[in-house]
Amino acid sequence: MFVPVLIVCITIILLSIFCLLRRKRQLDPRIRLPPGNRGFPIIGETLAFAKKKVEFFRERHHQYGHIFRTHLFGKPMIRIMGSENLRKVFLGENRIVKSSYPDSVSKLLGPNALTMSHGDDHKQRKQQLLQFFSREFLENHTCVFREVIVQRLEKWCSLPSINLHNECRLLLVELTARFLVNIDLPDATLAEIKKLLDTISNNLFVLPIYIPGTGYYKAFQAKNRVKEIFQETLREGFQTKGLSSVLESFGASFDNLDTDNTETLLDSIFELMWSGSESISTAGFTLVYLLTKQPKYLARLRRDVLMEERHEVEDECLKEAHVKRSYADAIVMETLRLLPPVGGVFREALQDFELEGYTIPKGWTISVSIRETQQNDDSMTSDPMSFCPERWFQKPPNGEPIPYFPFGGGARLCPGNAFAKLVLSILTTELALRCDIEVVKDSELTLWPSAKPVSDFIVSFRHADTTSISHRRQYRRLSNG
Ligand code: HEM
Repeated sequence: MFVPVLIVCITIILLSIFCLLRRKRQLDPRIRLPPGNRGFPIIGETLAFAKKKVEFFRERHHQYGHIFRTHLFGKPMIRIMGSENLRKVFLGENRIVKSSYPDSVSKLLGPNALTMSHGDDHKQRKQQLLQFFSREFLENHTCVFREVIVQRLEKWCSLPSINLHNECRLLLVELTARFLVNIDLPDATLAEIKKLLDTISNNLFVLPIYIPGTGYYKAFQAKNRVKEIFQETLREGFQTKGLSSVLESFGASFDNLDTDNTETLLDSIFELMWSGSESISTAGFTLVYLLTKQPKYLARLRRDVLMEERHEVEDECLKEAHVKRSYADAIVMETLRLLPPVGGVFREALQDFELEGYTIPKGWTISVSIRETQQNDDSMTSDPMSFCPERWFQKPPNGEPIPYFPFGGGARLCPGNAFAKLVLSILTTELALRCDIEVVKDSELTLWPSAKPVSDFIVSFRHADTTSISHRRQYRRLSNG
């Protein structure tokens, strides 16, 4: 009897001291916390967030401005938006902030993940990886990527209709796997990997309780199966093709493939496979989704490519702007701006620092909003919430660059960004050249945890009729002599 009472008393005393210290700190005139609400004890505003998701952030940014405080997932949190604030936080990695993810994510990715490494270890590993993600490597593989994309588009055209979200995920899982391990995976294996990655994505922000039946358990099982598939595939691949470049970049050799290093290696491949295919397949889906809503942009790109008018821009104001950007690039950028696949990232403050005059206290979680930053800005000529690739050829009215952070920034800048941009640009161009798309069954989008249709979004792909444009092009060539 005595011991439990003693434990309760000690807990109450410790909690009171903790609350007093925090209160004292909050009353410190040098500390100016951002506006916001702590919500209920312990759970904070987690219930309101679970109900409203993306809307929770939108509402509060509307109410409080660029910076507000809340309490989510058991931790005090500050949510920030605005280009200047994002730049300061991204460039302050290892100095004022460090990358920090909820327990379920960090445990799933494991200690071997690049995302979970810090300081010099992170720097060294990232440099090693970036050698593999080089421009030369990408250029050498462009034909393979195009071939995979064209084959899929042809397949989609041959079917009466497709579920766009599923098919885009399959295509981009295939491309990411090709990129990483340079091995042809059979359709059944790709479908299994896609399903496993879906399980992981659906169980990412959950309580980290490893008991059969929990989401966390399911995600871990799925991760282990993905690693198993890659282990088998790599072993077969070694025998036929030799070592893939990504494995070389991780320092793997034939000798150490079956040693303890294999685990580390497979963890790294899993991390790249998961973070890569998750974001890029979301981007691929939203890109095609947005184009189905505004077919005029696909038609404009088709004309652009077929007439070889890529850099000839009729609009007077566009002539002054950087017209070297292709229209396909503008479509990709506009997709990643309006619906960034990674809506936000997390950091932990390593010291007290200031943003817009508010104190960001040491130890607090910072939720960095990429989505709201890119969707709300008066530097844009047309409505920031509309899909308008043309904006990338226009001069922003206040001379400020359009807010654009889909790949993060600073030391944590996404290493897969060049690969992602290349693949999305090929997909956009081939789509314009080859296909007409018709929506068979429409659906709204949900943005949490990533952009996907609320119900099945079914479309029908048909071979595009490009004859009239081709005739115009031939005529133009003839008349130009
Ligand atoms: C459109 C596609 C993609 C988007 C929008 C995207 C977005 C991002 C963002 C915002 C970050 C920064 C995270 C942070 O600051 O905490 C990041 C990091 C990362 N991304 Fe991507 N990504 C994409 C594609 C890829 C691909 C294809 C790969 C690999 C094949 C990849 C691998 C990674 C890795 C390993 C990191 C962690 C980097 C580090 O901690 O230094 N991503 N990505």
